[in-house]
Amino acid sequence: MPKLNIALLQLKTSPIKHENFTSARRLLTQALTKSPNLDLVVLPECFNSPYSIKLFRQYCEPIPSGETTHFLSNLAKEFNVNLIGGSYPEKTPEGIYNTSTVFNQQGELIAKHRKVHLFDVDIPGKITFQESKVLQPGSKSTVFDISSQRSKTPFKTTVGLGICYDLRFPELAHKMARQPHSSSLLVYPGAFNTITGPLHWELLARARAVDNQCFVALCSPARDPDAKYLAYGHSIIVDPVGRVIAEAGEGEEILTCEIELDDVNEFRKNVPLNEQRRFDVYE
Ligand SMILES: NC(=O)CCC(=O)C(=O)O
Repeated sequence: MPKLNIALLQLKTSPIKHENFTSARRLLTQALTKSPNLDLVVLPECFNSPYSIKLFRQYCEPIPSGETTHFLSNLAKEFNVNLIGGSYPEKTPEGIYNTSTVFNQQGELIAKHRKVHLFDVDIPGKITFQESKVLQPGSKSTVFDISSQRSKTPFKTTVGLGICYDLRFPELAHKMARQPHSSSLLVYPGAFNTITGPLHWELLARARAVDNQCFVALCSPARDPDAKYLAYGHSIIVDPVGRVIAEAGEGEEILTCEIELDDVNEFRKNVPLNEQRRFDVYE
């Protein structure tokens, strides 16, 4: 039975970029001590800086030549793990993107996702955030294959990748999880907040899992009570039936879990939604 061992590193971000690198390394070391067979490690959205519209310009870097991409590539290689490097602001000639990079066990950059849906909301008296003031939206869905030689049960599987607000859009998840990609796991580095987090974080993770009959993993930064943007925390992993199988609290934490990849095929076979869809009616 192929099993994927995943760790979500719910780290507390600092305004000092190098302190975030140190935290990522420290948490990854601890995660591997706790779970030596780790196949896939995930960092949160905006892991190398505070999540703030005012700061994206200050922290942005080119990918792959910037220091954060170098750091992540070396980390994946040194620890011999597949690594989803949360996200960080990417500097390009046409503007700044909120971008996630993915590295294999050799430290090679194997995928890159630019946040497609920008977090532009205005809930009066509660939260106003306008990513589009500074960021450009990505225009592609992202899936990639990972395999692991570390695992006791070697596997190859397809993973879909979104960033935070992307989670609210079922169409993107459908594209990644249905044929021809058929991802068995959807991963979203994400920084929901203390207003929308309690309302929708778990609900959306479970909804995307049930809709697509796959695992869903959301990795948040830890909550820093002194920060302007209060991250919700509660990194979470949901199975293809929609059950929460692991959930963190609010503080810095490592969430590990063993995912039975065959559960995806089994549930898709038992409840064959993919064969029963009526696109002739929906279109
Ligand atoms: N960083 C984000 O995209 C936040 C999304 C969020 O909080 C939401 O409610 O959606």
